[in-house]
Amino acid sequence: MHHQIISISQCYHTIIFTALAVLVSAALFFLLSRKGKTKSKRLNLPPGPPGWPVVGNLFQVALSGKPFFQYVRDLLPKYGPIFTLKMGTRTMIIISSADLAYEALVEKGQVFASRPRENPTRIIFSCNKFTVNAAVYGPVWRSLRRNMVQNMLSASKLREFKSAREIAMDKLIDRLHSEAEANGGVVWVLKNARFAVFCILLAMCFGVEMDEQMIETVDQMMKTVLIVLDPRLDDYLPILSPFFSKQRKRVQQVRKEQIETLVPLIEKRRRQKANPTSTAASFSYLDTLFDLKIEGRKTSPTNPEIVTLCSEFINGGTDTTATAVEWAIARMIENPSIQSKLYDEIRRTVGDRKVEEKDMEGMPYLNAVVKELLRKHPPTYFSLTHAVTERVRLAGYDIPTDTNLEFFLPGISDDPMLWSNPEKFDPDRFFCGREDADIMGVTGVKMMPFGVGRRICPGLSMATVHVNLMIARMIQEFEWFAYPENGKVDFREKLEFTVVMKNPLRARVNPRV
Ligand code: HEM
Repeated sequence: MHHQIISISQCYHTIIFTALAVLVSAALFFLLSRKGKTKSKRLNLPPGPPGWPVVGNLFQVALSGKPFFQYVRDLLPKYGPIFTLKMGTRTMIIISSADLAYEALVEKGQVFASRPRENPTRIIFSCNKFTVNAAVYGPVWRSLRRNMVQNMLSASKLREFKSAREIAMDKLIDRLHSEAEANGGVVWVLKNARFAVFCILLAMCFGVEMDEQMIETVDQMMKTVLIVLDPRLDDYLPILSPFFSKQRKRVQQVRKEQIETLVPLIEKRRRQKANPTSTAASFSYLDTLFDLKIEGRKTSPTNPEIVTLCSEFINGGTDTTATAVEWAIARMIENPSIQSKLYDEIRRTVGDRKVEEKDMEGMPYLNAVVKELLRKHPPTYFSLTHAVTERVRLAGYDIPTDTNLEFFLPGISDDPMLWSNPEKFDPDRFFCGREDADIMGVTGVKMMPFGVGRRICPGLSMATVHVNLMIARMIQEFEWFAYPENGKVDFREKLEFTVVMKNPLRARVNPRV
């Protein structure tokens, strides 16, 4: 689900589409320019870089060779906290200041709480927007979100899944030990963190402990889905869709595979529930979906819809959380003094026993490290795309419906007007109380790694527990060093489904005794 806006800068596209761009522009310019003119006369859109006829800024973005977040970052000094990019037939408005985010998502929250039109691939995978993240603001969204929050993510429900977390944490530490032993003390960070959180979410979703083979199968399938969900050029220029029939077939094929992988799990659980004498596993997200009542609809979700909802649950929390842990370990390696301060707090709090989630509240330094982590490295650089329910004004500009609204998160959490030395990773800013931020954005916005307002990430509390727990266990069990020895950590970013480290982090670990 967490979302890459555009990644169509692959070289092979370059030549073909430059040529196509010129042709298409010329052909359509005369057809559409009149219509465009009358429309934009009425609207006072935010400023933005001048684009080409019809295709707008699409090819400038695609041919820039930069990841989308970098393209946006480079435009900020020139165009300020709200600007427009025309991406073919889609209009995108990028918002990057705390004040405007607060005004839109909190003060005018109801109007800004919707989602835009989806591209055809996303329509297929979201079962026509039948997910919490893709549903427009309305009764379906309310039903699905309420179900997910009340039955899975509320504080009391979260406690019920403690043992799934413990099992996954122990497994994580075991895997790190054996990987280190087999590789001269060196481990991959992202891969292991990802596996751990994936295990937790699978157990919560399906209510069963799966063997490694099954976990691997589901994981591979999820990755394939994320790849075909990458936006394509024809999503922005539907007129080009005849050139993408192969890709569309592939989409159908992958959707079929997704259904074929997950429906047997769903059916197995359905049978277990129908036959209470069998040893039914613990409560799961799946159980909440079988008879789910949706406002305004008579039928409960179909199997393909359940596949979609389960995938959302698992995808929403996997890469985001694992990414946070990778950046955290990178920062611990870069700053041995922060690492040892954290280790000292763990020792002081739990002595020789294993650190557990009940300890987290009494560990203010850990909490400060995690908050600073989410400020400096929000796992996604854009919140999910918003849309308004009716035309409104923001910062003196018109925001039409059917416009993609993108909130650029580092624009807020790196703002030198809001933070002292924003480029510095410094947990003490929170620990010593010099600075603070309401991460929910209720009293104001200074950072919003989970979004704010009605669409705020419903997994916020669970994600925070997962990140805290993983970091605490990993620092308690090992001391972390750079690899290669004495090397500097490379903090360059790369856009995957989240913003990960360009060179996936490898680290040398010393088990603590
Ligand atoms: C560190 C981990 C995570 C981060 C940084 C994160 C971040 C976000 C962000 C930025 C949004 C968009 C908010 C908006 O549209 O304004 C979002 C939405 C969402 N997240 Fe997360 N998330 C994380 C973990 C999770 C987890 C663990 C789950 C659930 C299992 C989850 C499920 C969702 C869902 C369902 C939405 C859509 C909400 C809606 O549209 O109403 N996320 N998340």
